[in-house]
Amino acid sequence: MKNVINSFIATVLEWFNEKRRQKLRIIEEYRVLLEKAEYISERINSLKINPMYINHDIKTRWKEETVTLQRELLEKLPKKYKHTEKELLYLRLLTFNIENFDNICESNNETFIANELVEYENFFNNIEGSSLDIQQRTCIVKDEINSLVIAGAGSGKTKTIIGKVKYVLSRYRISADEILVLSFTTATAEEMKERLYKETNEKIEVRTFHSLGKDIISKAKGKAIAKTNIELEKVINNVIDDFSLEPKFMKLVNVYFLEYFKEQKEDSEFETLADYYDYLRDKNIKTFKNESVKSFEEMEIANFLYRNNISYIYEEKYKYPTQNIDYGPYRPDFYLPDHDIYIEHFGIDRNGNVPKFFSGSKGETATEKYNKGIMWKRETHKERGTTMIETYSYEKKEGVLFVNLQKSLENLGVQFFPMSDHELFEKIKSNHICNFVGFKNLIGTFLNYAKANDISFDEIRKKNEKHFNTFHRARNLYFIQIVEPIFLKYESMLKAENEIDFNDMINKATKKVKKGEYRSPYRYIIVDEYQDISFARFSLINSLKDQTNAKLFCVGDDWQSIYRFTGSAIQLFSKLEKYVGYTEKSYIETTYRFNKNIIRIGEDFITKNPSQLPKKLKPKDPDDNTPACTILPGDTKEELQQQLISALTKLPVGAKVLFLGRYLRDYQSFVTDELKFTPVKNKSNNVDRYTVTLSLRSDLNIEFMTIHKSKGLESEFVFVLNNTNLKLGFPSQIEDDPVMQLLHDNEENFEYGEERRLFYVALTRAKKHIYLVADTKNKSLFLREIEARYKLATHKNDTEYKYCPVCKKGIVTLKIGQTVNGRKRSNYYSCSNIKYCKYFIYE
Ligand SMILES: Nc1ncnc2c1ncn2[C@@H]1O[C@H](COP(=O)(O)OP(=O)(O)OP(=O)(O)O)[C@@H](O)[C@H]1O
Repeated sequence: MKNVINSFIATVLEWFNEKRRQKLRIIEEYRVLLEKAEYISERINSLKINPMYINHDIKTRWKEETVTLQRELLEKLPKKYKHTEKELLYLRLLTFNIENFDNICESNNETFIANELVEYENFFNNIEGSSLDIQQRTCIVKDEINSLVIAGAGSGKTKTIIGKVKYVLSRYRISADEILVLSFTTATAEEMKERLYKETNEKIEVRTFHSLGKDIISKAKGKAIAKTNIELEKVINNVIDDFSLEPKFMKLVNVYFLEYFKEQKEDSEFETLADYYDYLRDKNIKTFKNESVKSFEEMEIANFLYRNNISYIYEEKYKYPTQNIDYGPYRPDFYLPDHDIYIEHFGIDRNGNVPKFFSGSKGETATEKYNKGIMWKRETHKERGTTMIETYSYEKKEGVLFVNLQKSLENLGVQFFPMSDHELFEKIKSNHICNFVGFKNLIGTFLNYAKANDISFDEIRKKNEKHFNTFHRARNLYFIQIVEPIFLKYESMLKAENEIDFNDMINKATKKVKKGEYRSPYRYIIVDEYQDISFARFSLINSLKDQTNAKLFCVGDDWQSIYRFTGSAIQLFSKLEKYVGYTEKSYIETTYRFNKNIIRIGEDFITKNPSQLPKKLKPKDPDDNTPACTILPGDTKEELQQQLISALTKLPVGAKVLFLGRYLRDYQSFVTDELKFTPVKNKSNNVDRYTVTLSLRSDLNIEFMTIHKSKGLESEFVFVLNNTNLKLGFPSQIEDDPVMQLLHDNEENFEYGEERRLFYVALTRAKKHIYLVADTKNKSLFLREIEARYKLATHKNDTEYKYCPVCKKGIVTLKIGQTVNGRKRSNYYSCSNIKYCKYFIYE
């Protein structure tokens, strides 16, 4: 019994002891949390004395730690716990810090920046012999994980990068081989490397993306890799020749050219008949026999007859006269002379309706008018005993146009002798109307772009399946089926030779980094000309960045992004944080190149496109008010040459001059006995610029190149030679083939956006003055815009260039009133579109 009692007492005591131990443990754990609260609060407090840059990662981590701690403190608060005064203070501080976290970090960073600017004042006073401005300094000292410096033209991007490298080397004791600087061309990389060495005495790793990629692959493989000499263009030619006897390939090419060669819009995409005619004129629809026809459907009918060896005459005059005061001679669409048959193609749907943009007249709707025409044609043929076969637009839409036409013709005894696929294929290749060379170029551009952006054929096909337009979906599919085997062949050739091309250098390197086959040494990755970044290049940077949590510092000017056609994706600039997380944006906006008048012209011009990021460029010297721009007008080639020469002769002694072309051929019409252009070959033995000599002024230092080539350069005087409204004018009116939309991630929806940026690059190469050479007979859209905005005198009476307020298409021109019976009539303005538009107003 006694034992039982003892054992009971022991158990109870043990229970009480355990309870006490538990309570002590809870108190102990809580005190640990309180100590943590003290540490965390002190960490924040200490920033007041010793501020550091709290980057986004630190900020997020600290905030999470603090919030979690507060939650744990609440959960683990022991019953009846009596806090000391000190503990209560830290608890209050914890709450305060959570509530004010963002503000605390922000003001800490502001203090940090201000301190750094003071401490490193002398340092920044001498970067390459001159002093950095406040915006340049500020963006350098922000030690964020991801930084984007949005820069203006001539704002010293290179100098800022040099300042950044020098600063991190000195401030954070980073060693030179932990910094990577990326530049877009070998020339700019070499220049940057030299300037960095001069400034820091360190051999900084400055590379182009390709050379970096090649190096990564070589290091990962443990041996040097070879860049291929196999040229994609040659492979395309060879493969097409090899496949020339493959029935499947020939058929694909034939159908592509016969039915999908030119992109066609749906009727519903046109507002007015004028838009439709503009479009047809622009597309310049021609048949295999080089006849200009009035619609795509007519073209297809003509080509159908042609490939079936049925001879036809397009719009031959009807053999009986039908002309009267209201109507001219009747010309049916097609006449088959061997069979005395006419074919009329009617643009109506199953209900007899015409497209909505057709216009009616004299109280009739367009459909009524059109159907009346059909009735007249039917009656005319009936009365004269001639045979007319009718075809309709709806048959084309229903896919039965040619089946029906063939049936109708065969019923009338017409025999078909179709060309073989091979014969047709050979005709397509040799017929200049088909522009087979252009087609092969398109294949090259497409494959190169796809590879440069690491886009697989699976992705391309998937994107095409989602295309809303049936015609384009089918057209794209034919194109994909033609180019994929060419691509596979090219890739297998590279594999067989164990070689890589330029695109592989980047794509394969990214894979090596991602797989961990290459270890990155870099803690800072600095990218120059970041506005030209493509997805493939970006993936390479990002994979390197992920390996070592490297800091990214990108400098660029979205107003100067001009490489979209090779795959640069501006969203990687404008929406960088979507891809890398929080990004600290800074601006450098003082331009050291030109004055406020050039700033104004450039800014007004570029910001017309609302998707360009806003920034406010400032001149170094606010009082410099020298005029920015002169237009050199001429009606003829000779006048333009004289204008150019006369402007050159007025330039100061030894002036540095840049002639810029939209295309390399733009200089050709300016070659005279006095003005000579001498080609200069680059390292790859191609001519990409010309030195220019003016016999009267041999002191002038003149060069000609394309604007693309002039990127990053500057000159005292800039002459833009091509300001003409032509297909190969400026803006260039050559449109991308719609198949390229399968590769572009997002379409730019501002017309001529890329051309506008190119023009901006041209304007901003000038340090002192811009000259725009203007063919007054055919002025470009950009020229007219600048001329109108700044009221720049162009030529004779041509200064007040104004679109017609009525039709919005023609130009209002001043007409001199005639003198009739000795009395002069008043001058008046009328619209140049006088055939359609009746706008008229007295002067
Ligand atoms: N803080 C500065 N003080 C004085 N001159 C400067 C400063 N920063 C840059 N510069 C000078 O301004 C000129 C333009 O700089 P730079 O060519 O690097 O501009 P950029 O930003 O690359 O221009 P762009 O993008 O138009 O090619 C250079 O001559 C450069 O030395």
